[in-house]
Amino acid sequence: MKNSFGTNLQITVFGESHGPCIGIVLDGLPAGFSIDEKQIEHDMELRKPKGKTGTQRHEEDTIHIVSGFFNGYTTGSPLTILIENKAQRSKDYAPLKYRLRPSHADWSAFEKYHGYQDYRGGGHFSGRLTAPIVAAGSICKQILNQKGVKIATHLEALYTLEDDAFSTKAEELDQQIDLLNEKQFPTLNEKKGEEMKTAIEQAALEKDSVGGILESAITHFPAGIGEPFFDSLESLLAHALFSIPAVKGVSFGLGFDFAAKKGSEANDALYAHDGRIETTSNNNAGINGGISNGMPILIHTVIKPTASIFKAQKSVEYDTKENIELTIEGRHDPCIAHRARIVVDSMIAFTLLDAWMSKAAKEEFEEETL
Ligand SMILES: Cc1cc2nc3c(=O)[nH]c(=O)nc-3n(C[C@H](O)[C@H](O)[C@H](O)COP(=O)(O)O)c2cc1C
Ligand SMILES: C=C(O[C@@H]1CC(C(=O)O)=C[C@@H](OP(=O)(O)O)[C@H]1O)C(=O)O
Repeated sequence: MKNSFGTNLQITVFGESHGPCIGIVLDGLPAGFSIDEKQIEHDMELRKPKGKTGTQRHEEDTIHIVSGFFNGYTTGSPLTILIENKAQRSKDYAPLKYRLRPSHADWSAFEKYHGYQDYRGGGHFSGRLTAPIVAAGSICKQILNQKGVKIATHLEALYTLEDDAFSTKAEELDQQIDLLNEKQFPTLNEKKGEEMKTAIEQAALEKDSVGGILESAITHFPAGIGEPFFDSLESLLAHALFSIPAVKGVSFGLGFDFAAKKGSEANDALYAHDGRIETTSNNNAGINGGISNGMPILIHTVIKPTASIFKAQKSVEYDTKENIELTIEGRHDPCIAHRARIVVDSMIAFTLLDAWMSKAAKEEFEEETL
């Protein structure tokens, strides 16, 4: 298994959903950054399931930072975070050892690990592993915030419902970001948020699930960060976001809608004011040639409907290769998208900080701060 990601900064995630604990090692952080543990708790809370819109497995998700952090500051050595699993109910998975849940990782895990994988609760494939990612991402986000960078994600679409759009005005966008970061259910339009919650609850009542699209905005990220080809900012961000379980699409700015545009409609016209260059539109979403240009970075992330639904489904028993009708029991999210928004923020924060810590930019980065 390859569980590490990053170049100048690195994260390694470990654990299984029904094992004793899960965790993350965040290596390569510079020393001397102040980290607010209360802010990490705040971000952890945004990932927690609430009411009927999430799984009924309720974990405390208390974080234990066991290395790399002393007297409120990063020490520069690997920062390790542990989170205990306390609310496992492994009996739900006993009948599922060989009975493959359609669209979960059960089948592909068998093909790769030949039955040695921990299948309880999805094991290492579980969305549960995103809890330590949020803790580490919160640290990265705090460091970026100290540099003036802002990050937030809203639920742009859920099933057939749509939220309002991000503002194209810089000040308004910053206000929307601040607002979203305080909201448990991440819509810009309160009424649309209520309709989306109802749609999730309705899907749950129907023993079904729904998916959605998350849109992230990053403002005040400096121009000139990234690489032209394989480590382009888009490549790194897409790599990071596709690592989140249930993510099935990532696009930047106008994304797939570029296809139906002419160059004259798609190009972002440049203008200069007060010695700064900006663009009148932002279809390229702040990245050209793999390198940031200083405009807001805008990313769409598609989250599929939760695989584990309670309706009867056609499947196969892996060991006997018998066709079966599968009905599962247990606790599952009727929608993942709203819970995943803070996971998306976290992976973005890690990736942008990693890119910013590249050799060329690192000296400048540290000089400014320390
Ligand atoms: C926060 C979060 C919660 C999730 N909850 C569930 C769940 O309750 N049930 C489920 O089947 N999948 C859930 N998933 C998704 C699965 O872990 C994922 O679909 C599975 O590992 C297969 O990976 P893939 O969908 O990327 O192919 C969740 C994912 C995230 C990020
Ligand atoms: C525990 C979490 O979500 C879990 C993610 C998940 C999956 O298959 O991804 C399946 C469920 O696990 P279990 O069957 O053990 O309840 C969810 O509850 C969490 O997000 O913290």
